[in-house]
Amino acid sequence: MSLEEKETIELGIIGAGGMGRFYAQRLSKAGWKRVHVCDLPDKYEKLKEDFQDSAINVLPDGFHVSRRCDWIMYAVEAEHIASVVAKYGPATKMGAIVGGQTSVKQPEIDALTKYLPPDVHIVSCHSMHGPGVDPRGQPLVVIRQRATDEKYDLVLKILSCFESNFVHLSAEEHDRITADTQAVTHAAFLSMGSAWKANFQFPWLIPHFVGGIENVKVNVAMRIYSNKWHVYAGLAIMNPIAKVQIAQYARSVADLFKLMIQEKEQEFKARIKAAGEYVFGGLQKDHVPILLSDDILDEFSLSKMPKEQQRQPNSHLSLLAMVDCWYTLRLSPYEHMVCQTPLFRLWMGITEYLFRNPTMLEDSIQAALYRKEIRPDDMEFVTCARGWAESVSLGSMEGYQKRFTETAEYFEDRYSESTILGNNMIAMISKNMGKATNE
Ligand SMILES: NC(=O)C1=CN([C@@H]2O[C@H](COP(=O)(O)OP(=O)(O)OC[C@H]3O[C@@H](n4cnc5c(N)ncnc54)[C@H](OP(=O)(O)O)[C@@H]3O)[C@@H](O)[C@H]2O)C=CC1
Ligand SMILES: O=C(O)C(=O)Cc1ccc(O)cc1
Repeated sequence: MSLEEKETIELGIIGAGGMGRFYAQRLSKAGWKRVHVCDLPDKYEKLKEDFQDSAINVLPDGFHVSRRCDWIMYAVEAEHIASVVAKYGPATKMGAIVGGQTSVKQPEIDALTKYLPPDVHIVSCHSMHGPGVDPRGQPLVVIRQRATDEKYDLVLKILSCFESNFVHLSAEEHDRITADTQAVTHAAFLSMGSAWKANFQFPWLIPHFVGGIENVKVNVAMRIYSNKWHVYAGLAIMNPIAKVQIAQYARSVADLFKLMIQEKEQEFKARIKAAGEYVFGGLQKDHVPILLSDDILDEFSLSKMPKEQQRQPNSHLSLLAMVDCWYTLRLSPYEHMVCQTPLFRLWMGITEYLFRNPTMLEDSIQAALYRKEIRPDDMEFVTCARGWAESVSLGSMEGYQKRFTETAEYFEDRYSESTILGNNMIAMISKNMGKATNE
């Protein structure tokens, strides 16, 4: 990267929320001298105040960014991408490169190709993590829709300061993979949260939700509910493939539950064994587990209960159903690790841990079939998984927001604490990333 390029090329970000600010700050810190941001015009004054001590230049709106910048990234809600690009896109500087950061790519690429002038290059991207995560070593998807080699190289140079791993995909490939890595994973955790709420529970007070991999369930669910609903709604509702997978997840949850309440042990075991064999059977002998150990998760607990009194077997219906869903759809989650988010990695980590630990898996099967005192929890989980699947399938952003916000409010007192634990957990699992094979 020549010094001259960093001094002269104008970089612009439309949408100064979590991701827009994260990008602007990183780019500016990496030495790009002309970084511009904007948000909605009525936030202009506030935004100027927020950036008064930085080298980042705040502009009044997307027209100002579009008219002057050589590289532009739209970092707005997926739901609004089409209308925002329709508005500012036609004003894009001749020969500029434009992309978006939304979590679902087909609608974004459709908007960019529809509304940008033909001389404008299109290269989109997607950092597979939230703004609070260290981007080094995390996947960064790059989509070359239409660009000369020279412009494409420039985008890679601009994005190189994140020190992420570039993953080159088409929009379609991206959406297919993220339906599995993100949308279904979120559906499982959203269902856990709403099931706890439906049962008036705080899971850190309940013995079978405490310790080891249970801490991952609780912290990740809290992390999702403390975040912005539109991020999850957008990537689930606007990605048509996500609907199929989320619906199958809910079906797997319900099917397993029906076998559980009839205590059909043989059938239940056979189904879990077949699914487990399909997903984990092909792992090499020297496969390094994603989590390394379940004990290291003990320190990430929101619970104050003493450890000895804590653990009680759980059915792990959410995990059994995930593997059943992958099997039914013949998906291979390990192949999708190239696009992993920290949450997907944690989710895969606990699923792998359960299925590769025969004693724990057997305990979970026995608990699922015969521990009647946890049936109310599993029953609510079934109902909530179905509810979330219906919400996504109906496609109403408003309906999704309502469901999400009701549960988010129930847990809100714990977010400051769970965010710290979640960050530490993600830092731990990211540190272990290089050690695991099969990726
Ligand atoms: N958060 C995450 O973990 C990740 C998010 N993403 C994706 O990145 C995108 C941004 O997410 P995130 O930053 O978290 O969301 P935010 O809600 O924090 O930021 C989006 C910003 O864009 C603004 N905006 C909306 N319309 C316009 C407009 N016409 N002109 C200028 N600004 C506008 C919004 O304003 P207002 O709030 O008033 O609507 C808001 O400030 C989303 O598509 C998301 O899916 C990708 C990776 C990770
Ligand atoms: O890790 C996850 O799945 C998250 O919840 C954070 C996140 C949200 C949206 C994205 O597009 C990428 C990452």
